[in-house]
Amino acid sequence: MTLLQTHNLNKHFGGLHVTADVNFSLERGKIHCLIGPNGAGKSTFFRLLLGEYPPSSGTIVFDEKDITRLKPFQRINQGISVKFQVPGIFGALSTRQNLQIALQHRLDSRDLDLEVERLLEFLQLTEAADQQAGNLSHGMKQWLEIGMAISLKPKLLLLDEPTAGMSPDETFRTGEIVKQLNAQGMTVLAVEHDMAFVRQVADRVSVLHFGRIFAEGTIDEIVADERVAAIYLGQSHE
Ligand SMILES: Nc1ncnc2c1ncn2[C@@H]1O[C@H](COP(=O)(O)OP(=O)(O)OP(=O)(O)O)[C@@H](O)[C@H]1O
Repeated sequence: MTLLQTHNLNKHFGGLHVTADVNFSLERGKIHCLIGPNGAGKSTFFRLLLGEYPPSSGTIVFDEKDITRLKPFQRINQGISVKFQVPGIFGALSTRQNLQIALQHRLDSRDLDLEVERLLEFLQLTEAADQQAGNLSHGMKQWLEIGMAISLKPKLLLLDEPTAGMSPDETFRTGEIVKQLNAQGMTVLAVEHDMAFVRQVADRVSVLHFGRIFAEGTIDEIVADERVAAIYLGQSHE
């Protein structure tokens, strides 16, 4: 069943056609990765989904509702959450306090304490619970940010290059976190350049090129597609 669908979605910036007739479909319960060369329009597509940009034309349907005209906070209320590349954590507060702030919108004190401890363990951050978040390693900051993004129990988690700047070990650990969230029922859409991560997690992959969906399939189908290889020529991705 489809959770998110765009119909002929377009975004122009002056004469520049950055999102071009995108008909994208995301199945409920799946992990879907969006890849494409630099400047392909991946970030713009994300911003359209989040309501940060109004589309020039076309519609976005989420969970059977037309959300095209909803504001970002209204989309969050519908069950969409996002983790951006630049962490939005509070660096002066501890890891635990960051999670408390994120969770206090949904839970009251006893449930909140239990959920904070559960999340710390899930993210393997228990030992860093009382450390200042600003002093955490790059990977730990990203995992804390994922913890904050899932605090509202979204139906759809959007991840913008979740492994950027990570070591291979951190990347693998991030993939495991994403797979565990998915096993708990969360649908995930990730923009990602790291093909090891894409191979580790993705049920389905879409390739954007010049704002259009250029190819779609499993990771094996995408890697075997000579047209996809051609648009990446000169860039090392696997
Ligand atoms: N607000 C804007 N105004 C004008 N042009 C924009 C704007 N945002 C993006 N663009 C242009 O749209 C194109 C696609 O940009 P976008 O950031 O969506 O690509 P991307 O696939 O996310 O790239 P990257 O992988 O490098 O992050 C680029 O040519 C960019 O310069």
